[in-house]
Amino acid sequence: MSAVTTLRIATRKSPLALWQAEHIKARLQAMHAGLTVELVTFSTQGDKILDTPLAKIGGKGLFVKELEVALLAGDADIAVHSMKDVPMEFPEGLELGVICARENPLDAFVSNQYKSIDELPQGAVVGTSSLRRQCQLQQLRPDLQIRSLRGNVQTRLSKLDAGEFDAIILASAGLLRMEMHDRITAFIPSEVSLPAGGQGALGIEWRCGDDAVQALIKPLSDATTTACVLAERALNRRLQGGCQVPIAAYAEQQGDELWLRGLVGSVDGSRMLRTELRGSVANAEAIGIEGAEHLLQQGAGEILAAVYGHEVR
Ligand SMILES: NCc1[nH]cc(CCC(=O)O)c1CC(=O)O
Repeated sequence: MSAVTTLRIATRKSPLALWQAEHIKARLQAMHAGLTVELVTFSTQGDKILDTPLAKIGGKGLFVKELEVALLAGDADIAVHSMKDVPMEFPEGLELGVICARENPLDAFVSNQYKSIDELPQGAVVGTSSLRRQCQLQQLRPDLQIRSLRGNVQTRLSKLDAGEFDAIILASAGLLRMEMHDRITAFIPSEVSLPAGGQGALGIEWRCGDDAVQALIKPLSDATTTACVLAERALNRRLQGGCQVPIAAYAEQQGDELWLRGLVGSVDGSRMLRTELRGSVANAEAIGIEGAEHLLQQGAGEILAAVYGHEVR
């Protein structure tokens, strides 16, 4: 194991992705005197295809594939990801090394005119391309018109400011990280919009067996966030879903217990299946799988088959 003097981080070029990579770079350099950290930037499919809802282009890992190719080729040493966008399966030779402490996991209501979802007038136009956000919003307010909203956070905000929408929904974490606290009109409680698995958490991917790199990164791991996100991802994995399908999964640690809530909804909000369970933090993944089984017993397979175009067994 040779000492690493320069570490290269593969990252997307969006301002949020760059902020996240810079954040990890700063933390690593503060921890390891003499370490140089460089960013290597890439455009991914998810950044290039902007005119189609993500559920339609489907493909797992739209935002990570090019980064993984670079890791495997040795053109970079680690990739920093929003855990929400990280697929369940990793290519041979790569693994998710650590999950870092979570930022605020809630969705944010952003509007220049209205203070909350409740204040939106009948038939107001709300921008989001997330089926998870759409189904929860439509269940609460069937009158709202949901319109597709893609692009990076800045692009989405400028579409709101241009008057294309009465309000938009974004992840609070992205706005908080980029110091746009003032754009958050209201945090949407988890009872109203249950977050996506992994929302608000950063994860770091690396080459299996690269011990020198792992030794540098391991101290960034956060035990509570790791347990919560493992439970959320286990639920998603059992349902074969990620952040591009109408599935939510959110876990909180309370003492030695994990409290996991999950839901699967039809896109129009007419059906909403929910589960809620508690268990030992040590059994995080088992809790997630059990939550998924509860949802399947209630008929989640049927709802998801309509979205995926194939059956979920
Ligand atoms: N799907 C894009 C994406 N991936 C991660 C975040 C936000 C940051 C996070 O969840 O860590 C966003 C933007 C959004 O949903 O508004």
